[in-house]
Amino acid sequence: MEKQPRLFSSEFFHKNRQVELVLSRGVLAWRELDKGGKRGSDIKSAPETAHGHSVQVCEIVAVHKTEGDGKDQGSNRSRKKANKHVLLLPYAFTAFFVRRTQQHQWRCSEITFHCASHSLREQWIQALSEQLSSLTNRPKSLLVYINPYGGKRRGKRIYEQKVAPLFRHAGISADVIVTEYANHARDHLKTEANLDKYDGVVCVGGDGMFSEVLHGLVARTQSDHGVDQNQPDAQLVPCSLHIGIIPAGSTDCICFATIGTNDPVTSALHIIVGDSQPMDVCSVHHSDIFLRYSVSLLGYGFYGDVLTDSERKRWLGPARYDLSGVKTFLSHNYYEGSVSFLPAEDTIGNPRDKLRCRSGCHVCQHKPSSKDSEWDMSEEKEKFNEGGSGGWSVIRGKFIAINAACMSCACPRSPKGLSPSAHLADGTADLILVRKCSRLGFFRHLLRHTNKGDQFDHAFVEVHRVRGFRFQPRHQEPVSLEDLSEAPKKTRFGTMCSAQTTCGYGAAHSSWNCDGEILPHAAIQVSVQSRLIRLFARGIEEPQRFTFEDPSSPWALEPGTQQPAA
Ligand SMILES: Nc1ncnc2c1ncn2[C@@H]1O[C@H](COP(=O)(O)OP(=O)(O)OP(=O)(O)O)[C@@H](O)[C@H]1O
Ligand SMILES: CCCCCCCCCCCCC/C=C/[C@@H](O)[C@H](CO)NC(=O)CCCCC
Ligand SMILES: [Ca+2]
Repeated sequence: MEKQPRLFSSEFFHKNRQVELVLSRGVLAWRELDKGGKRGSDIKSAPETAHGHSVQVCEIVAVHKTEGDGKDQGSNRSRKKANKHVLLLPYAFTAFFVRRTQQHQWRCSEITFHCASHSLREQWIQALSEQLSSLTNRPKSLLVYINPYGGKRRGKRIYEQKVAPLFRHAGISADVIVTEYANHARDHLKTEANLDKYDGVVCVGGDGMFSEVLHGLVARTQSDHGVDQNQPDAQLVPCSLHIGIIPAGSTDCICFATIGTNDPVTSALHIIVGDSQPMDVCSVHHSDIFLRYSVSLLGYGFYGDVLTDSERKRWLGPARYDLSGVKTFLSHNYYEGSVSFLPAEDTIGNPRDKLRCRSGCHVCQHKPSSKDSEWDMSEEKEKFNEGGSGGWSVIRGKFIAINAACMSCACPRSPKGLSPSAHLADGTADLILVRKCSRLGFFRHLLRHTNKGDQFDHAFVEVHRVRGFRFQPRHQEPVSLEDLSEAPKKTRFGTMCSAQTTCGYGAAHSSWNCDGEILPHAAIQVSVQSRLIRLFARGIEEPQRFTFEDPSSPWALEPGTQQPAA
């Protein structure tokens, strides 16, 4: 049977003012009392409740004993007053807790409470510590990989200065590995790491570093369970360890789309409180060979070409994407091929419904009917893997971009993302087809990724919510006689498409950008693996609203409250 949380109420001092402190129903709350012991004005630092301030115990980072002179600061006069209090109130404890600031950023705030009684202080520390240790989702031991070369090469400094002190504060132990070469983290996780020791794996770097940890952890989990990743229809086993991302990369799209910001302190706090966000992962195969996993962008054409070009400019750091973006935009290539996809039926969302995936998302929590939920073992999936067409739609054409997004792909470049209504954990991906169009049209489409416009509201763009898809580039397809008249022509400048009037030159084939890595094959088969991994995140939070008559207010519980003996 679950233990009822004890109700505590005591009087303490905070910054020379008398406060009433209450612990009940997983909430620590305090309010100022005036000189006669009545309720007075508020103290700033934690969210206001009806008549004071409160913090949920699950958002308390740590509770420590403090010297009587505590952290109180202020003018000379108030310091003198404080010193007087130290003599009278020599016992104090400090609670460190999560405070929300602007744009989804979290900070670690602290508040110190003083009292005259040693045993009262001990009882409070014990009560709070007990509640904190009952939070079993919190990690105690982490394996941390730092990419010293990601983004602006600040990964090591970010970890040492901003993250490690918070982990120490929260009593989390961390084994740190600074990577020495690309794929170091992936290979260590795959074969060497003793994962039984850890509650989670943390990567310090960008999307590429996250991808290493994802591949290492998923591969390890499958090999531990005897699952062959090369089988496109294999039922993959979800990873048991959570992954944390401390952003220190160039795009940080996975961190941004799961937390709402790419701020290292915010990410560290989400790890400390043990948040959990399941995430869909796309598995990508070519024939029966496993290529890679993707959680953010799978992009052929435009984003593949941006990446190919940007890899030659790595020395430029994050600016490489801007330069390659402009260059790729100007070359305005398009590619021919056929896309087959299995529409996700029986989902409660669609890519244009403007329902954003947010913390506690009801679209992600929706249980699909047996038809959809059994897709993983279904005949359709078998047909898909055998190249069949039951329930499948096929679109042939000339495309500037073919993009699949398992999640919104929101990032600082595009705060609403590539597919603003895509969901982190609904078992689907949004497939975006941008057909051949004018330069101006494509420019407008791109621009709408950065403003309030709807990037799908163009005649040349279509978007489908899918459970899987295949792509076959035209130059690898069997060509019919009619098609021959439209086949790309070779010129001394490269391959030239016959219909150039609006588009200029079209190369024969592009590459796939798979979460920032170039895939070696153009013909691929993609299947969405629902909720394969979990991150230390909670999805993007909506701004909090406080109601004055909140029934969960700790101040509404006064009758049952215990007074710990002083
Ligand atoms: N020690 C290392 N030396 C060289 N490369 C490394 C090392 N450690 C990791 N890598 C590789 O560096 C690549 C880029 O890393 P990371 O993702 O951290 O930064 P980024 O590319 O700047 O950011 P983003 O992926 O967000 O665009 C990754 O693909 C990773 O495999
Ligand atoms: C006229 C203004 C036009 C501005 C257009 C902005 C459109 C931005 C959409 C951003 C989509 C990012 C998707 C995320 C992809 C990551 O997995 C990958 C690895 O970090 N990043 C890139 O490939 C880097 C891709 C960079 C693309 C520019
Ligand atoms: Ca999804």
